[in-house]
Amino acid sequence: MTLTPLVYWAQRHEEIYLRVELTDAQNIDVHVHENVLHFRAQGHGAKGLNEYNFSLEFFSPVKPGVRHKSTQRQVNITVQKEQRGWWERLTTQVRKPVFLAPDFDRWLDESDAEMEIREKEEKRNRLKASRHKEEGFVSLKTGFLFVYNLVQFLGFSWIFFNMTVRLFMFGQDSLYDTYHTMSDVMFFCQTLAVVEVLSAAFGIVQTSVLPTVLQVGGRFFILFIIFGCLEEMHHRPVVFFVFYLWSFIEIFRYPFYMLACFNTEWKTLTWLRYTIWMPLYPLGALAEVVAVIQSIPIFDETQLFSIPLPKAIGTSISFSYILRVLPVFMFLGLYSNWRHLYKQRTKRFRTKKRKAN
Ligand SMILES: CCCCCCCCCCCCC[C@@H](O)CC(=O)SCCNC(=O)CCNC(=O)[C@H](O)C(C)(C)COP(=O)(O)OP(=O)(O)OC[C@H]1O[C@@H](n2cnc3c(N)ncnc32)[C@H](O)[C@@H]1OP(=O)(O)O
Repeated sequence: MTLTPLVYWAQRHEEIYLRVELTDAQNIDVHVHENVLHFRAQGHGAKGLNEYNFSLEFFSPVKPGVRHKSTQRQVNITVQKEQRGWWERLTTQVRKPVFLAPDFDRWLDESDAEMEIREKEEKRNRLKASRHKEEGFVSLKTGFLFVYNLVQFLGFSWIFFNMTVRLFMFGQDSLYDTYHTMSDVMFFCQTLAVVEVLSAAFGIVQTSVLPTVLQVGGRFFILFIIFGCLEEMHHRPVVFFVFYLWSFIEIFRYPFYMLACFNTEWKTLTWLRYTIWMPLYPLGALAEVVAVIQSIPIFDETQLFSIPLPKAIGTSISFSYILRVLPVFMFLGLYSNWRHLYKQRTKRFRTKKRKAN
């Protein structure tokens, strides 16, 4: 005797869905031949564990390929219509076979199905538009960061190579006119470095804000207040050491970022970016502290930025008091940024090692 499983059906404009009520179905054979679907499988149906089968002659032509997927409870079959359209019934027979019923879980009438298509299309369009927007933002951000890093690289390279050449050409004499020959470009590059603070603050680059603020703020103070405001500092060799140490790291750091913009790296450059700060950072901080200490008598003498006190007291608070305690904060800043850079280095090389394994 032929056993027929319960079959539920629903349609869309482009496909037919059949749900065959068979648990633990095995040896499933489903195919379409001359527009008739043939199904055969073993499983638990209304008559217990048995072999079940059925055939359905479709109302309109369908494509021969059939997809099916069985779960523990049922077998789901999807058949593609040959032509897009809405069928008035599933089979050629006017009288519906007894084992066939509408699948109300998936059932839609024609207008609902059209609405579903429209919604899907709208969703797809929205997704496409947001992806375009995102891509636009990413490429704008990448372009902006690339140009920023390139400009900084060119600026700091100009400073570094000029200072090196001048050192070879003029020897010790070159130490005394660094400010006059390099300060314009240094002011430009350091002012531009505000971009780094803003990028960190607005999440354009994934880095913490505090180390960047300490780094940029510290250099601003030295460049604009100590060197920029005191002519007496301009001819001091300390300017040479500060500028040389600042630019040394940047000729590796910025090209490293330029490559990072395109998710590329050059191993040697990565190693240099995350290693040479180790001697340069304390040396740079030391040179900055020397500059601060050297400026103290000048501020005392000129009373620049001093805060006048009421006439009755008759004196003023010299700016040099701030400078006397500043080295303590500079060493604290150095310690904090050292830890940050050390963490960045460990993270970078640890991930690299993991990737290599
Ligand atoms: C008025 C205030 C007074 C304050 C007084 C306190 C003063 C404190 C002073 C402290 C002493 C300072 C001494 C110092 O000035 C002396 C010197 O500089 S000597 C020279 C040696 N110096 C250095 O080596 C420091 C160089 N600077 C830096 O490394 C950074 O400025 C720093 C913020 C310290 C660290 O950088 P960051 O946190 O960004 O680390 P990463 O490089 O690892 O970057 C993290 C990820 O972000 C991506 N990124 C970052 N920037 C960019 C960019 N411009 N373009 C593209 N991508 C960028 C980077 O690729 C990393 O991404 P991923 O991890 O995915 O690879």
